[in-house]
Amino acid sequence: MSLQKFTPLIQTTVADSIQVKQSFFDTHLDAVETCARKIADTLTAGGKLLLFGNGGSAADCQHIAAEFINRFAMERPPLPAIALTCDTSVLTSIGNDYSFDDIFLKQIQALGRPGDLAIAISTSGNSPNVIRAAEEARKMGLFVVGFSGTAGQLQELSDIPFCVHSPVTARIQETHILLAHILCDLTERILFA
Ligand SMILES: O=C(CO)[C@@H](O)[C@H](O)[C@H](O)[C@H](O)COP(=O)(O)O
Ligand SMILES: [Zn+2]
Repeated sequence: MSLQKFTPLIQTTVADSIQVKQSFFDTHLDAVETCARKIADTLTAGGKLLLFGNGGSAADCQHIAAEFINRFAMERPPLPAIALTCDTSVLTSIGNDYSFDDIFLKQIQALGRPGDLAIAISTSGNSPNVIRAAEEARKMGLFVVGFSGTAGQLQELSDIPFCVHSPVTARIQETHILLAHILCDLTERILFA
């Protein structure tokens, strides 16, 4: 095997990513299945999923919403999920006229209904726009699932907190998207298998 300059770094990064994921799922097995059942119950009762987060987590919101609306691995009816990260007119008007901290809050107020399920994603657990929207979602009677890192306020605001223990943002995000894929898979199996 050839050894180039960055070979050790690549190997260490891959090993670290695997270790963070393994340790997260070892300690959250029950919570993952409980969350999938809650998502399935929400959708069966006519509720919808609302997702929000910044940067890479914004991309995750769109990715996850697409899995629910289109399909993950099974031929089945579309499921309602909205990423609050997509509409540039909404995001820029709220950011411009009010505050960037309100870009998700106002969308939760406009689109959220009691019985819906919010998925709030923040690796720091402290991004003000995510925290404000999660607080509002709880007040309005939505069920809040928080994808976070080790620290931050998001975990206290979440009905189900998923805290990934790593000091590296990228490793946390990699675990979040694996978690999301597993939740999509389980939801399809619960509802349609
Ligand atoms: O994807 C990455 C880093 O991997 C970045 O875009 C990252 O998501 C951004 O810096 C976010 O603004 C971080 O926000 P948060 O996860 O702490 O709420
Ligand atoms: Zn990233």
